[in-house]
Amino acid sequence: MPGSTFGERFKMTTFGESHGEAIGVIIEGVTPGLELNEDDIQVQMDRRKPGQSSVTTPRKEYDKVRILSGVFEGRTTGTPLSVMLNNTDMRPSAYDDIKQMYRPGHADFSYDQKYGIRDYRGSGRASGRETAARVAAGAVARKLLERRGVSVMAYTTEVAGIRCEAFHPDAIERNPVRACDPEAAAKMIERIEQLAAEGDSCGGIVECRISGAAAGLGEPVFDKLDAELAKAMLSIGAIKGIEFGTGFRAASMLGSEHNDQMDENGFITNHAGGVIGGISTGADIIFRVVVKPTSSISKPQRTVDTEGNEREITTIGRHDPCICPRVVPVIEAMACMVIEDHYKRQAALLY
Ligand SMILES: Cc1cc2nc3c(=O)[nH]c(=O)nc-3n(C[C@H](O)[C@H](O)[C@H](O)COP(=O)(O)O)c2cc1C
Ligand SMILES: C=C(O[C@@H]1CC(C(=O)O)=C[C@@H](OP(=O)(O)O)[C@H]1O)C(=O)O
Repeated sequence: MPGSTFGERFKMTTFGESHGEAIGVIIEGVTPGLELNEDDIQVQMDRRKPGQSSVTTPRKEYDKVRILSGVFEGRTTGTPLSVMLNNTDMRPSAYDDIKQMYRPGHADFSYDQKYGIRDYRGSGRASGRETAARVAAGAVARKLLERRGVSVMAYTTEVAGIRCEAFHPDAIERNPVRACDPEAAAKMIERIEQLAAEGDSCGGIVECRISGAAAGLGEPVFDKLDAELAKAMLSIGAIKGIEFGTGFRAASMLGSEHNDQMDENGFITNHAGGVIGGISTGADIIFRVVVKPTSSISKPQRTVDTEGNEREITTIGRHDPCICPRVVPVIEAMACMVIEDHYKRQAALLY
């Protein structure tokens, strides 16, 4: 079918640096005819943007959405859709004193090794700021998924060893850590504030639940759905691991316990987390990711400078004392894009 976008994959790439002029995204494979305006994307940007609470970086970015292409008279055209977000609150001088030093845990040393040149202004491309552009693309994928009856929801389940004991979906967007248990959220906030005052940071766990996805999504054997979700999640800065369903607990379970048995209503349990053999089963797809503690901290640490001399470093500036709250919308965005992409691949397979 020449000229048709039928079967085209949902793809995106981002551009921009934390202290450059702007960041943005180019998305390909957007189904034509979808009603889309800047507000549809802005809603998701507003969930991720910095400077909204005591547990996030105070940097104030509004992440105002500008659609540059791919939408005509309020509908997507099927051509590359691009979104730009201007940076407005840059403060590169915060990095002047440490521009010749490598921050432990951040990408300064490894970027220098790879490129031999580094935008030292706030980690450049390795900055969490890059994820704003992903959220814009995720908002488009989410709209396409809504038409398919798929919903994607992530939430914090653990911060600094404090775990959620209850699950209250309505509380998630109302507490600044986006925890699913408001009682645990209060303790998490107190702990993050305390650590930030001490010049330290902490990590945690974020869970994601995809509901309503059809059975049959996933491309074995190399592009299994769980493998694709894992790659998408691990491509987000600070995400260090992922488990599906019962995850690592499977190691101590018996086959008779872990197998998801079936009856006439479908699966009785969901230990697999909704994916078996790399293909969705129709059950909720559930995974958890580990978020590492923010690397830029103001406690003195040992490092070296670009000449290899031993130095002591303290990172001043505006940093997230815990990345969990702001990574929640990013995880949802990446999950939306993977699922939408696999719907398109499944359609191409059956065509
Ligand atoms: C939403 C978001 C916000 C982040 N905020 C910060 C921050 O304020 N300071 C910092 O040092 N790292 C922050 N990071 C983490 C860095 O991007 C990440 O640690 C860095 O790229 C290197 O880690 P990696 O090895 O996991 O990629 C953030 C990441 C995300 C996704
Ligand atoms: C600006 C954002 O987060 C930034 C992510 C980040 C990092 O090192 O990842 C460092 C901080 O920014 P700066 O470059 O000013 O030091 C955060 O504020 C954002 O997410 O929009």
